[in-house]
Amino acid sequence: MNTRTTPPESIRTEPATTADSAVVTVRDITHSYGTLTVLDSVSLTIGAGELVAVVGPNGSGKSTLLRLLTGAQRPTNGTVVHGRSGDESTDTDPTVGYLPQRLHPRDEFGVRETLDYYATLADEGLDPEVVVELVGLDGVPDRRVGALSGGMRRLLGLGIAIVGDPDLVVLDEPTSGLDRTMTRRVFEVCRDVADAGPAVVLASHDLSTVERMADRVVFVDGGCIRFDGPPSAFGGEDCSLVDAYDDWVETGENTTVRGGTR
Ligand SMILES: Nc1ncnc2c1ncn2[C@@H]1O[C@H](COP(=O)(O)OP(=O)(O)OP(=O)(O)O)[C@@H](O)[C@H]1O
Repeated sequence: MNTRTTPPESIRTEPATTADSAVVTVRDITHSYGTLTVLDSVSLTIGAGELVAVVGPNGSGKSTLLRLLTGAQRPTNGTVVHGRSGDESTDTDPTVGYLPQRLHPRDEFGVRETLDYYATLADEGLDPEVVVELVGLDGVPDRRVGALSGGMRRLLGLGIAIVGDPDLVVLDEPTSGLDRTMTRRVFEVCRDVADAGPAVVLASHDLSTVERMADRVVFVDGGCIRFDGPPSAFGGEDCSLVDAYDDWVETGENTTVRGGTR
């Protein structure tokens, strides 16, 4: 966790997510690795149909937060509840699609074959043929995974995360290693997925694309959520997300926005 000499400033706009639309609710979680506290009293609710970008410096805890959202990793303290009411008693088996930063599908399988395999793991999933096209790998459906470029592997990872038609899609830096066209493509796919109902949460360092495509930005720094709201509110009217972010990370405070709830 970063150490700061000034108290952390945080800004939250009114959450659009209601308990009824909640897909996942994070309540006051703290997470430590040994003596290192990475997240400290973090709360968050994510609703159906939202495209949420988690941003923050390297090592700020984005991947940790994402793993906690999937339910695969348990927080040291606090709760993560899946389901529409955010009620622990209704925390049924969530359907979550997850793309970790490093994914290792079998090299000897083909692209389409890999998606076929992951589709069989879900009760009801999307047609792998459609997913191949959706992620832009329809030109290479039979290419062996071992022969894919780094960018193509990320697209396949995106396909694996969505082929089970989950309620919550969690993607850890899905655009790293992709060129601008493919980056846009990935965000467009995420937009389409979210518009169809599921919540999509992704970590990204591509702030300009986040600004254009995301409904909501969650800025994690110093163990806390420092900002949670629409991208347009991050820098205010006259400042881009990129500039406001750089300023905030450098100075430890948001000097461009003076609204919201602190
Ligand atoms: N399994 C682990 N055991 C010990 N420390 C860990 C573990 N996973 C993460 N950390 C530490 O927790 C901190 C946050 O890591 P995390 O990967 O969540 O950050 P991040 O914001 O996703 O970083 P990046 O942008 O570089 O991917 C780092 O200091 C990291 O070294």
